[in-house]
Amino acid sequence: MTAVSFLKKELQKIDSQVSQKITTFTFPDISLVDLLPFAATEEVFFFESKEEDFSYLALGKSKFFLKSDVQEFLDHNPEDILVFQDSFEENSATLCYLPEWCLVRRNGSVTLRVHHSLEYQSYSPSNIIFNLSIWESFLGPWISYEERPESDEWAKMINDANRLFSRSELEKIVLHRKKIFTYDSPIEMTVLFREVYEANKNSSHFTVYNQLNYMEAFISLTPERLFTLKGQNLETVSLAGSIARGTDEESDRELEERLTTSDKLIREHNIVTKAIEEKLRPVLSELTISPLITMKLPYIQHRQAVIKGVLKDTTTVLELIELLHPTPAVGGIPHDKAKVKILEIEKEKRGYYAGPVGVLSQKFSEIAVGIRSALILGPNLTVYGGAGIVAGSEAEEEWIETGTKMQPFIKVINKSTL
Ligand SMILES: C=C(O[C@@H]1C=C(C(=O)O)C=C[C@H]1O)C(=O)O
Repeated sequence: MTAVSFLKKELQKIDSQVSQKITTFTFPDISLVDLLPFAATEEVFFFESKEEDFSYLALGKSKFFLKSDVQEFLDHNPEDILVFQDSFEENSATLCYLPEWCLVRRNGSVTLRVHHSLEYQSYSPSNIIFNLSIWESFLGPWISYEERPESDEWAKMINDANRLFSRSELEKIVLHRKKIFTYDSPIEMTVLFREVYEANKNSSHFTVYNQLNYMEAFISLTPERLFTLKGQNLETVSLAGSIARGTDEESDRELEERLTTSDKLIREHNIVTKAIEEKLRPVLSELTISPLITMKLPYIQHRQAVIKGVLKDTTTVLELIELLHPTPAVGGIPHDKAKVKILEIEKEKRGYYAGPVGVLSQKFSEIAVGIRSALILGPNLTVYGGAGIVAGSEAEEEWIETGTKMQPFIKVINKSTL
């Protein structure tokens, strides 16, 4: 039996019981991502953490939160999990809400929690989860494609950055570029997402699908976490410095050797570790930093260190997001100057690319960094790739690296039909 038909049968049994304000049901194990194409609400948020064996599917919105009201809600509602997403530019598109229908998969069992709101009041669980008017899913080949910036403009951007380094205005800046694909009709968003998900099962530590409305969705298959907070135990990573994977074991090991010994890559990574350590030291006790770990993804390898500690209880989870984001893994150093220069050089706001995204609750919060990401807007699909630039970075090398970082999406797009 598929997850969908199983859940449908179970939900039909309990439909009549859904009358209280909050209702909780537990089911045996099912894959939440299999339910996505059947979601009948306009807003859909999916978050999966391989670090924690945790997946979360939120349908509809029950209540919106201002940042200032989040902590009080979490303090008083230990069972609820809020959706959180912010743009790279803080506070310009903060999204924080309690979903109406919330499925959580943890340790092999799935729990559904329902908070009724006016919008979906008359829906029964089997109606909200199963949109039965599903048609044959199809995405044709794209009809046009644009590089933004083109490679010569990218070279100028890297030049601009190098000028800032030589004047000692900046030590590091992360710059990104985009590929924009246009289709002849609006993209079937959950179909595209599931293809990308299936094709990249081993490529991400966190997977995000945020359908903001019927025309717009953000997808991220990110290896980078801003933090995981379990009780007061905090874990984060310093992730920076990248190199390709080899075509065989020997070449892969040679590349890893370069990743661990290159002065430029060591510098790029150390800047991030030091900045995170400086930010966290005042709010953590028992801070530890692991030795260097190579993070090997199927398409790229990175330098990584794991940073742990115990958060003092004077800091709230939202203060932690504000404190850490953006780390110089996606921003730069000095922090404030880099933020200004990023917008000056990139010319457009980043929006959700490289912004914090995840879930918040009293006992467990996990926020990822929205890189290795794409945005669907009607018939347009924008894929993002960024790279840390330091003195000595070369435009062509960084062009190739940013292209490699888009691979998880490009390999699916180039299959032409879904
Ligand atoms: C900015 C991105 O990735 C970040 C930059 C890296 C680098 O410069 O080596 C490595 C990992 C990420 O922290 C991206 O993928 O868009």
